[in-house]
Amino acid sequence: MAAVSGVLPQVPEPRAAVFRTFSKPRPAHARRQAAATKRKCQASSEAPPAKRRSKASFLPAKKTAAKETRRTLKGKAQRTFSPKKPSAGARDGDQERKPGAKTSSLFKNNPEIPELPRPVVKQVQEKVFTSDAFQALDLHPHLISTINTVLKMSSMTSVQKQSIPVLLEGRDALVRSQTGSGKTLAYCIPVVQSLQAMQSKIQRGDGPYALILVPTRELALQSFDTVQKLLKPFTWIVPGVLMGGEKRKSEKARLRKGINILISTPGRLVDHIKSTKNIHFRQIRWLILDEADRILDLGFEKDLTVILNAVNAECQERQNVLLSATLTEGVARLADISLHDPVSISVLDESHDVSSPESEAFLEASPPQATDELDGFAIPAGLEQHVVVVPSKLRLVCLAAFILQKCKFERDQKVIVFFSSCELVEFHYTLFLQTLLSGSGALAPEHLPSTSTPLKFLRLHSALEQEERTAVFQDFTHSKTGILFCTDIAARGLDLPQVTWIVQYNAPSSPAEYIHRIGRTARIGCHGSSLLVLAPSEAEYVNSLASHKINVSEVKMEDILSVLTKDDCFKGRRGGSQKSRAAGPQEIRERATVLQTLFEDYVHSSEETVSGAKKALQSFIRAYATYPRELKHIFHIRLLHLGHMAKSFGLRDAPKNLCASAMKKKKANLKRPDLQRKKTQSKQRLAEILRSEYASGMETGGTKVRKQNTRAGPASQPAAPPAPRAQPPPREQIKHPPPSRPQASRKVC
Ligand SMILES: Nc1ncnc2c1ncn2[C@@H]1O[C@H](COP(=O)(O)OP(=O)(O)OP(=O)(O)O)[C@@H](O)[C@H]1O
Repeated sequence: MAAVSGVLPQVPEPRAAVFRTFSKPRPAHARRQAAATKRKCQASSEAPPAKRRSKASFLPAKKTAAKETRRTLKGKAQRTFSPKKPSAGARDGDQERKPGAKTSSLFKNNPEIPELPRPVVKQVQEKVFTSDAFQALDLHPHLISTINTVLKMSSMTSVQKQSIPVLLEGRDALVRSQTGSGKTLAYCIPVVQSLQAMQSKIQRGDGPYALILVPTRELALQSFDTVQKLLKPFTWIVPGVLMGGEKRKSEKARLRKGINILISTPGRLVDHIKSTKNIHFRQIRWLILDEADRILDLGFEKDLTVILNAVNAECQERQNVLLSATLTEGVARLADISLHDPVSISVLDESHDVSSPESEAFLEASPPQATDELDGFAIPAGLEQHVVVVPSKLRLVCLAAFILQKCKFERDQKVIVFFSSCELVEFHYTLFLQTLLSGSGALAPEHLPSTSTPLKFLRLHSALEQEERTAVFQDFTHSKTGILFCTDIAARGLDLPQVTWIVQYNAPSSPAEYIHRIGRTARIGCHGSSLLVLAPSEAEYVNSLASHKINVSEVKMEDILSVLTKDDCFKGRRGGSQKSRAAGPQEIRERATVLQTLFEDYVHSSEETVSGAKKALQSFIRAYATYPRELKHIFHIRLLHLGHMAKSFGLRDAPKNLCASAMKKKKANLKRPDLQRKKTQSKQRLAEILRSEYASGMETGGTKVRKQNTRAGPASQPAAPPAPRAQPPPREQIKHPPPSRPQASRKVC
């Protein structure tokens, strides 16, 4: 199980003080800038002569492009890292140039956009709803009426139909079903039903009976909200959430009063275990790990070890439930060693039994028994996935054009854009706010896009104050429209209603993360779309996705950029508009250049903004260096063209020494065996804890383990864990089902 944490290298989200990096330009400055931009709008076109205007001219001439591709993609790619020889007035220290500087060509010297592979992919899909009502379950009538009237739900989803009876029987379970299929209620309903039915009525002061661990604070709040609603008729059971951000003192006070269903992020719970005297786990009946694979991925192993130690020390008999939309090898192994005679619930299994021919048409032929990541993950049926290949220089304008198209020229669009770090979120958020948003003060209103629908930008990442995080989460949840820039903290579990588009501006580092990110749309049978932005050198990623049964269809960058012709704010020097003449590739190029100029002018408007852009670029490079080994042939920093990347941060030149410092840092880490050792040790500790959870006190079983499992270490050292990636000991050696639990045969595991 510990191996999972190695699969997804973490992009650190340092709490850099990036938020103050961009200050609003003063009005006088803004006026000067506006005037400069006006000049540029009239004079910055890099249009080739009219004769050369053709569709093909939209992209660079093939010869140049091929040369460039060779230079950046082949062996000598390393050279692309060295910053460009500074031209006069364009040295590193000279980055802050006056607005009005000419924007270098966006459309020349780009690598050729390769033909995208078109692998034949048969996606895995699940049936979301069943026709069975909650009344069919043996639940307290008040619980059923709460589900019907408060939650306004009548029929069960497939995962609920399969999981609730199993959990009510008292079994451990590993639950996998697609994103947005109702897993939260699949565990919350049995927890509430079982606790309200306890013979000796639960007292608040008893402390936690159920412990629900989730990876992020927003998810903790969301799950708490669901539990709270379900508990309406059972007022004597008290739910509570611990999630950091709140004052520890007030959390302590709430713990002291008593919380019966405790929802927490691992880190905060560990905090309390270590520092709060009043926390105990004597009554624990349920341990739920929602987004179980993520809890391990995020480097929570250490925290989980502390939590399991604390819980095991006070209580051995409980139900354990692991849930995730992505059953990775790691989670399956965790299930193997931590669950007690578990039932493996996969909605896909049931889908195979569905007799309706139309639903069968969607189904994957092979059963989902294998548990490694090469298996396909289910994708919601209403989700359309797209990919666009964009040369690095054009990334920024392409993202802006996409956002304008969706949120300005279409109605009721809610878009989430994923980035790989806090700095990237903060940089793009501030940049777009200052340049695209009316009244931001960055430009005089006459030079801003005439918004037909007001743009609303929000951002969410781990370096924000909790108050702001919660406010943003609530705001986006209740908004009908808006653009949320975020890191992967929003990728898991969040149920944000009516999200129409997911944009992955930086490709995710694993297919599982891809699935969770796109899973923020098309939830519970709804429709939604996603767009993955790739560089030409990353086109191969489409095949990588296909090997996990993920199918993406291509959209052309030109089609995205063409929206700029709808907005006269981006008119080029000849001032054409869609009214006066048809928008051709040339006009699109001109307008894209005007937009890029707007960005560059803002970035170069002060030292502070230049430095913010450089930091963001550096953060991008750092994140890029952390793709896992199996994706390194696609995402390798050697394949990046620094000068072109700089452009996508509004920088006119490649800053010096950026890559060198990023590489140095990486090398330094590689040279530190103590870091590697620490990582291995924490993985081993977790394996040990999970095993001892069931091995301790089981004389016969325990002896059997020691005899049969030589890998587990000599009999005199029962606690010694195998190496993290080693196979877990055979289940019967570590399992000791309590007599009260039914011994029905396992479904799949
Ligand atoms: N039986 C049901 N009928 C109608 N809506 C439901 C039902 N069960 C859950 N939902 C709704 O479906 C949405 C998704 O549920 P939930 O967040 O539990 O999905 P999930 O499977 O946990 O997703 P993820 O894998 O992304 O965490 C929520 O808005 C929830 O209220």
